This record gives sequence, C-alpha cells and structure tokens, in this order.
Amino acid sequence: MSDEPMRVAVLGGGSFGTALASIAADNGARVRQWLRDPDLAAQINREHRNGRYLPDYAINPAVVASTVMAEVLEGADLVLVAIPSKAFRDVVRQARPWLHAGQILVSTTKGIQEEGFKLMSRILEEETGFPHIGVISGPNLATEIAQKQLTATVIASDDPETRTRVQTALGCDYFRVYASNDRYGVELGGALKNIYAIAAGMAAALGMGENTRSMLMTRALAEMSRFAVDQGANPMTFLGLAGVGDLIVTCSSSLSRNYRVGQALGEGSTLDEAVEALGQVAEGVNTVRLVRDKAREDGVYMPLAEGLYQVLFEGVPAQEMARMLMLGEQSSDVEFILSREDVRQAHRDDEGPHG
Ligand SMILES: NC(=O)c1ccc[n+]([C@@H]2O[C@H](COP(=O)([O-])OP(=O)(O)OC[C@H]3O[C@@H](n4cnc5c(N)ncnc54)[C@H](O)[C@@H]3O)[C@@H](O)[C@H]2O)c1
Ligand SMILES: O=P(O)(O)OC[C@H](O)CO
Repeated sequence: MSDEPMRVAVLGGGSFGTALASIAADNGARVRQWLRDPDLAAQINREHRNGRYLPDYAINPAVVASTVMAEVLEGADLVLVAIPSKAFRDVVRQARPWLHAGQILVSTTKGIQEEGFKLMSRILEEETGFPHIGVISGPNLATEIAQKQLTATVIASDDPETRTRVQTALGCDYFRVYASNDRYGVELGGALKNIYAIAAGMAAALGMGENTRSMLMTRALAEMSRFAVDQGANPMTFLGLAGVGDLIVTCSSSLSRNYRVGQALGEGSTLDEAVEALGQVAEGVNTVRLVRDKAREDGVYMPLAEGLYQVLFEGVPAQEMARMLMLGEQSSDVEFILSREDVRQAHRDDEGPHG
C-alpha cells in the first residue's frame, strides 16, 4: 500500500456526513465534503463548524467543503454518500461523471427507495456497475459521535478491500468499525429500526413504562428479523450492531430524529406538524409505508409496522397502537427456535374436535 494519505470524499452536509468527514481527517486522510448550500460550505471552510447540523462540533480544519462535485471527487479513493434516500439516486447521478471503478463507494443512508423497494447500496451498484460497494450502519447518533462518545459501526460488503479500507479510514479510539459480508441484512437493519424508533418515541410520550419499552423493542427485533429473513438477509446480522445495537439506541434516545417524530405524535401533533417541527429527515416515516406495503404483498406478519402505519396515515389515535400490540397473535417468542406455525398448530390441536 502507498504512503500517500487516503483521499476521502463525503457527499452530504448533514450531521453524520460531517462527523464522518472529520473522523477521516483526524485519521490523516485528505477529505473533501460536497454540499448544496454555498453559505454552509463557506462556514465549514472558514470556521470549521457546521452551524446548521452540528453547531457545537469542532470539525477537523483539514476538511474542505465545496458545492462543486468535480472538486470533491477528483482523485477520491473512498466516497461516502450521506444523503437522504429520497435524493440519493439523484446525487449519485450528479456525481457519476467523476466516479470510477477503482473507487470504494459506501452508503451511510438508512432508507429505502420506493420504486422497486431498493436499498441505497443497490442504487450505487445500478448507477455505476462498479465492484467496490459497501454500506455502514450501527448505533451511530451523529451528535454523540461529535462528542467523541464511544461507539461502533459495521462496514458491510462482500468485497474484502472495501471492508478493510473503510476500517482504516474511519476506525479510531472512539469509533470502532466491525466487518460483515451481509450487506443486505446490515442495510435493511438500519432502515427498519427507524420504524420502531417512531413507535418507541410515541410510547414514551404516552407514559408507557420500562417493561413496555422492553417488550416493544424485543417484539420489534422479532418483526424486523422476520421481514429481513423473508427478503433474503441473514438472521444472525440482527444480533449485531446494525441490528439490535442500532435498534436499542434509536428506540431509547431523543437525539434520534425518528424517535422525536414519535414523541411529537404521542404528544398530540399531526404527522405534518411533527415532521415540520423536526426540520430534518426522519427516514422511518417513509420506510413504514414501504415496509407495511411490502409485508402485505409478501405475506409477512408485521403487527407493529401495520399499527404504526395506521396511526401515521389512517388517523388511528396513537393510544390504539399499544392496544393493537396487545391484541396481536400470542405466538412464538424466538421464531428461529420455535416456529410460529408450530405454535399455531399446537393451538389447533388443543382446540381439538370440540374447539
Ligand atoms: N444523523 C445521524 O445521526 C445519522 C447516523 C447514522 C446514519 N445516518 C444516515 O445517514 C444519512 C445522512 O444523514 P445526515 O444526518 O448526515 O444527513 P441528513 O439525513 O440530515 O441529510 C442532510 C443532508 O442531505 C442534503 N440533501 C438533502 N436533499 C438533498 C438533495 N436533493 N440534493 C443534495 N443534497 C441534499 C442536505 O442538504 C444535507 O446536507 C441519513 O439518511 C441517515 O439515515 C444518520
Ligand atoms: O436520527 P435518526 O433517527 O435518523 O437515527 C440516527 C442513526 O440512524 C442512529 O444510529
């Protein structure tokens, strides 16, 4: 490997993109960050601060921000795409003329494209056809990372070079980077947990207790892994940082934007009011709609996603969601040990001919 510093490009000027850019610069990389807003780019270059998304964070002065894609991508070895899912493909298309097959392309985005139910790394693949593609996901609240609180993420790719290069670029003493080859599972975990973070925020605002929160998170894990396995992911991924790890943090912290949307709904706001007050993207709002439709289409049992969908889009009061949870099927605890079908069959047998 050469002694030249790694050249990292970050697309996106939000809080996570900014924190990752600064970590890479701390690790000695030459870092360029692309964003749309020229005033924010100027502020990052002048004050080494992102006043819009992470006002109290001292960005490494070596990070150079720009609104010009060519300047940011020129010579980049690693490209991190930190753009909300709705704009992701569009931004990758803008970047495409400066991308090449030798680069490592990594999505940080925890969302789903409506057309074709596609995850972001799939979009990277479709738009480029390049071989070094990965995704990072884990318990990664940007605000805490900016405070250098200890945490870890997962780099998932079936390409070993992508995994090791990202571990080198981003791993440091407060941000560990673990590896996985289940790209789809890791990416789906990151998208799905946003649904349950909204439900958890709502439950907290409605005054539900710790037992309830624990039940909600655990049944959420069962539901998200059931769905993910149906879609082809490895269930073991959900035992890791990008599964249960990210679920716990996002369902527990009001630093999570998805959790905050849920809290606002539980306090009586409409969805529009909750999203407007947030002023940032909460991917879970869109994800719950897409996942609920997909689960229905594929016959996957997802009572929590269904209940949340009804609260968000069909005017069902938030209190009803808790009731629906308690009225759901009393089925298997861990389906990979005892299948739901076995529990159902036992009930049918118990009812017998008189039942
Ligand atoms: N913030 C976090 O704590 C966090 C942590 C882990 C992962 N993520 C994921 O990473 C992704 C990026 O998160 P973030 O918090 O850095 O940013 P964000 O989701 O708040 O997005 C903001 C950035 O995207 C830009 N953007 C939005 N629409 C755009 C468009 N049409 N064209 C160009 N740029 C556009 C905004 O200008 C801004 O720079 C998210 O999708 C999220 O799921 C976020
Ligand atoms: O602020 P959220 O809800 O988008 O969550 C941020 C990260 O995904 C937490 O890992």
